[in-house]
Amino acid sequence: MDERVHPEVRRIADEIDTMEIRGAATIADAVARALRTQAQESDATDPETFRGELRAAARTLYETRPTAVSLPNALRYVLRGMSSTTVEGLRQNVVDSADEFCARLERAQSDLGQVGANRLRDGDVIMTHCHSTDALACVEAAVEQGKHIEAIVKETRPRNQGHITARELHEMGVPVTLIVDSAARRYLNDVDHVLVGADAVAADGSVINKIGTSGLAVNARDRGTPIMVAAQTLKLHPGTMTGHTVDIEMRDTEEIIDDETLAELGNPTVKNPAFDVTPPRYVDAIVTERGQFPPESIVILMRELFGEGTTEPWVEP
Ligand SMILES: O=P(O)(O)OC[C@H]1O[C@H](OP(=O)(O)O)[C@H](O)[C@@H]1O
Repeated sequence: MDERVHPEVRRIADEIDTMEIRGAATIADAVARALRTQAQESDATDPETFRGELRAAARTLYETRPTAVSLPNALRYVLRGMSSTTVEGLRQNVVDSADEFCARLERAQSDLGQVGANRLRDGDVIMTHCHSTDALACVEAAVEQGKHIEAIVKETRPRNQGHITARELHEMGVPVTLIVDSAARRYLNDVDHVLVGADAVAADGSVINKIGTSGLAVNARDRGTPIMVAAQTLKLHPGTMTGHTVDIEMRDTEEIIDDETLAELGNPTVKNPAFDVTPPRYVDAIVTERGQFPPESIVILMRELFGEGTTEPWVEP
């Protein structure tokens, strides 16, 4: 444990690790605020010590969950603003960047919601997987435009994030039908759009999202149901432009089965990948705050936003 990391930052890292804080955009918001706290509470007396503390805090946050690229993108955004030569100046740099980041995040989600809502027609039925604030922003904007939307919500084993989606849609006044994951194909005939979020989008237009998304997309394509991915540009993975792949998080088997039941079954191997990769040919549109894109052209937006590459501000120079 790095003693330089503020206890509040450690608490946030723990909560991301255990998924009390979850969802790609919410994680990004939490890590930006954590860096702000680290900066505000620092008693470093020289700029190098201050920079070292912020790097250590960023590394602690970075090491929690590997797939949602919004996390490193948030850390980069906040830390790249550290240009001052004094501790007070650096502190202000971090506070300003974190505030700017959180405000942009909120704005991006509501702009994205307007774009996504334009794809939804009055009377449409959507099918959702997991819980995505970006995806729900599209539904909320459509409802605000006066459209009647209904939803078929997959429960999303093993953590049942579909329950959160069901509750939030209900609060928006959207009638919800909750189904087990394996019933999705059965109900695709009743659906006008599959609407999901993303944890990362790769340069080739592949969408990395909650495990089960790729099977849903293949089934939807088979039925001719359009698949819409709501992903603000914070979900674009810059490393994939230079050949890196996205690391798929493997979570604890206890999320699926307890030790006693496992023993009764003869201790089979259990695998619990949190995410899968949906190839671009199964995705109709990626909806961002900069408009909607066919997955194959998302790389053009990535080049514009990230240029030639990115830095890793949590690594010691
Ligand atoms: O950023 P927003 O759209 O809220 O969420 C994006 C994605 O984050 C979630 O992952 P987890 O539940 O944290 O593993 C889901 O996969 C969801 O689609």
